[in-house]
Amino acid sequence: MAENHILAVNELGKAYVTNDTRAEILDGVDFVVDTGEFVCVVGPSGSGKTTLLKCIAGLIPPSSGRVVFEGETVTEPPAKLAVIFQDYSRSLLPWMTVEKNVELPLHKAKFPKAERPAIIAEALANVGLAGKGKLHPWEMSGGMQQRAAIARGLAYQPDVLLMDEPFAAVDAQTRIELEDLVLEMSRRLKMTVLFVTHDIDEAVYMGDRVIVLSGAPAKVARDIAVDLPPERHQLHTKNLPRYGELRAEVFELIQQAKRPVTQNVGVVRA
Ligand SMILES: Nc1ncnc2c1ncn2[C@@H]1O[C@H](COP(=O)(O)OP(=O)(O)OP(=O)(O)O)[C@@H](O)[C@H]1O
Repeated sequence: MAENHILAVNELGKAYVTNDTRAEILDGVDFVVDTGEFVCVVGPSGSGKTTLLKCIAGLIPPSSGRVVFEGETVTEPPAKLAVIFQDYSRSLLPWMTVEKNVELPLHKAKFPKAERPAIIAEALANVGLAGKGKLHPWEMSGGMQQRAAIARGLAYQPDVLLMDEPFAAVDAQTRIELEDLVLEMSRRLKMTVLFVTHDIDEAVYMGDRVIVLSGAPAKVARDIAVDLPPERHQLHTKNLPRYGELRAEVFELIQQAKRPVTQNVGVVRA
């Protein structure tokens, strides 16, 4: 039952209406996330991943179905749910130091002032930015800025962290470091994470499960349990034969999702 899960997405539908044109983006998306799980969502570009995440975060209303977070139907952004977007350069305020940026949600959530410095220091230390709190975002590299955005998301101790292609804007080396940082933190802090990415390798490498979205309008094409050893390693894990099989399975599903609907129907009939 939905109440046993920290997050339940029930038959979620979303359509955008612009100039009398109705575009169905999501249609009956249905899955649950248990406490402590790391769940990745993948799908082709434009399949509705960000739309799904915005509905889950209470930033936009669904057209049908519902999202249940900690037993309550989501109608506005829940206090115990944090979102980290791809574009750190727009999510951090450039005129504020990093520690002031991290403090913002604490201020909003009315954390006592006396407790904030310790919480901010811990959040920055968690992402490898100890002692960097006095810098402004523009004095930091892209990877450091995204670490700061993650620290801000973590500082107010959300129960669920939603991440929308958080590493899409950083270079490949930084991306690998951030993947391992987020994995390590999610284990250590026992966080529940829903991680949206278009990168198949990233999804299989990081997830306990990978949810693959079908093409428009999107549904869950497959919900795959990633039966790899829980401790992930950029080289060892990716060299496992099972990793290759999972990767191929997700790749095939995404290729299928990219085909026009008529072609997909053809595939089903064949
Ligand atoms: N506010 C909006 N109004 C109208 N259409 C929108 C709006 N937001 C998104 N769309 C459309 O909905 C579809 C899905 O967009 P969305 O950003 O959710 O997909 P995505 O899978 O996250 O894409 P990408 O992988 O490229 O980031 C796209 O066709 C997009 O143009």
